[in-house]
This record gives sequence, structure tokens and C-alpha cells, in this order.
Amino acid sequence: MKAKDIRNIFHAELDSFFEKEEIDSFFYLLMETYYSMSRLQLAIDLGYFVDNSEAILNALELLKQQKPIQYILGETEFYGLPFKVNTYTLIPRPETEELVEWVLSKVSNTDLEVSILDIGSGSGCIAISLAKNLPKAKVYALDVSKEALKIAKTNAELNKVNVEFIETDVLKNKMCWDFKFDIIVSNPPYVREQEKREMKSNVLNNEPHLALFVKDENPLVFYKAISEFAVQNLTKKGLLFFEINEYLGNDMIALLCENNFQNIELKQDIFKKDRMIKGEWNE
Ligand SMILES: C[S@@+](CC[C@H](N)C(=O)[O-])C[C@H]1O[C@@H](n2cnc3c(N)ncnc32)[C@H](O)[C@@H]1O
Repeated sequence: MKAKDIRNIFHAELDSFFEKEEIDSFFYLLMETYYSMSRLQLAIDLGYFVDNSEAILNALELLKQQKPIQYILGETEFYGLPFKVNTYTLIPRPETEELVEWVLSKVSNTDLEVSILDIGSGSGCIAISLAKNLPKAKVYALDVSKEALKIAKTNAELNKVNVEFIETDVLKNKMCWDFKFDIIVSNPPYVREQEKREMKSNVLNNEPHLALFVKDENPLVFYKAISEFAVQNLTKKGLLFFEINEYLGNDMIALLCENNFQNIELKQDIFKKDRMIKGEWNE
């Protein structure tokens, strides 16, 4: 089958689900991954013959069933680095890249031996990107999901960084360390059950609910536990960074104030939504 015919089938079958540009980007990404045909090659000549079109037509079926392209490919890119993903790991989001950028901007010298803990590490995207950009940092990451930790460890190897991964439940287990952290960062579950109806079905039906949802009655459950942990485990001048629910910025400021954090900053993402917060520990 010619590449041109496959592209036509993609548009005919996916037109009612996706924008034209998105369909093209799926087509080019899959052609590159499965048949090593670059977008440039295909832009010059769509007449290339694809020997075994089964793989790409199977992927098309999965796209029709609203499966995210990242899960179909089993990989994605985050902060310029490759990451394996599966249905046990949240697909890393661009907003979280902004969080990583913010953390890095607060480290005055990338050669410092800072100690960092990422809580709720999922694919390992935050911890691994920080480790990659702060080569002398000692980076630790924890998650309750054994399966997510497996993928995160693979991603650390893939990106050639050392991160120590720990399996623990941050809500249940009291964690003890014999040193303090310079930076604690977390993108914990923060979507309230009541927000489910605003969510796209491809997220709702495919991404791990363990990574996404919190009960409506206690939406800051993770932030409370992690802030209390941070009070005990940050160095003087240590920093706590969170990705947050866009609707709960003021509650987050109040929570960090209650816990005596200082120099609190709430930051918006590129979509102008309250998305990140930082506090400094000065005691
Ligand atoms: C929003 S995801 C973030 C994943 C990754 N850090 C990212 O930014 O893409 C939250 C993560 O917290 C983990 N998690 C959920 N409950 C937890 C708990 N009680 N203790 C530790 N980790 C937990 C989930 O398994 C998931 O990987």
C-alpha cells in the first residue's frame, strides 16, 4: 500500500474524532516509528510503498477507540528526553515541563550537589529530567505503584541517569531519612471526582485513575501530607514545589502559609491557569 493511500484512510476514518493537523501528526509519527520514513521524506514523495501496512492500520484502529498515541507507541517525549509509558503511568504533560523548568531556574548553579525528592514519580519524568540537567544532584523518587516504578527505572536507564526509586504510600507510611532535602517536588493526584465530567474520554478511559483522582471532600489530601513531610525533611532555605489543580490556587497558598512556608509563589502555566506553587522553608 502506498503511504498516500494510508494517509487518505487515516483522514477518512479519523475525521470525525480529530482535527486535520492532529490526524497528520499521528500519521507522520507512526510512519516514522514503524517504517522509519521521516516527515520530510513523505513531504517530498507520498508515493513510497509500505510493505507491511498491518502495524499502522492496527494503530489506526486503536486511535479510533480513543487510545492516546503515546500509549500506542509506548513512548513520548518530555523536556527533550525520551520516556517509555504504559497504562500504569500518567502521560507526562507540557504543564509539568514548566514545573521542571521552574525548579531548574531556582538552582543557582547546575554543578551543586543538591538533594531532590520527587513524590508520585509516575514515568519518572520530573526526577529524570532534573537528574539529567543537574548532573551532581542526588535524586530520589517515590511512588505507590510498583508497575509505574518499573517503567520509571527503565526510563532512568534509557536517559543514563541515577535516580533512587522507592515504593511507598505517601499517605500511609512515615518516611524516615537520615538527611534533609534541598528540594521536594511533587505532581500528586489532584483532579476531583466532580471534575470527571469536564475530562476528555481518552484520558478518563485510558490513564491510571490512581494517578489522577482525589475525593471531592479532601482534594488537598496529598498536598497536606507532603507539606507536613516537607516541614520535617527540607533543609533551611529548602524549596517545596507542587503542580496544582488550577481551581485550588488560593487553598494551596493558605495551606503553605499554615505550614509556615515563606516566599510563596503561585505561578500560571502557558494557558494562564494557576498551575504551580512554591514555598521556602526557613526554620
Ligand atoms: C499526577 S501523577 C504524576 C506522575 C508524574 N510525576 C508526572 O508528572 O507525570 C501522580 C502519581 O502519584 C502516584 N500516587 C498516587 N497515590 C500515591 C500514594 N498514596 N503514594 C505515593 N504515590 C502515589 C501515582 O501512582 C502517580 O504516578
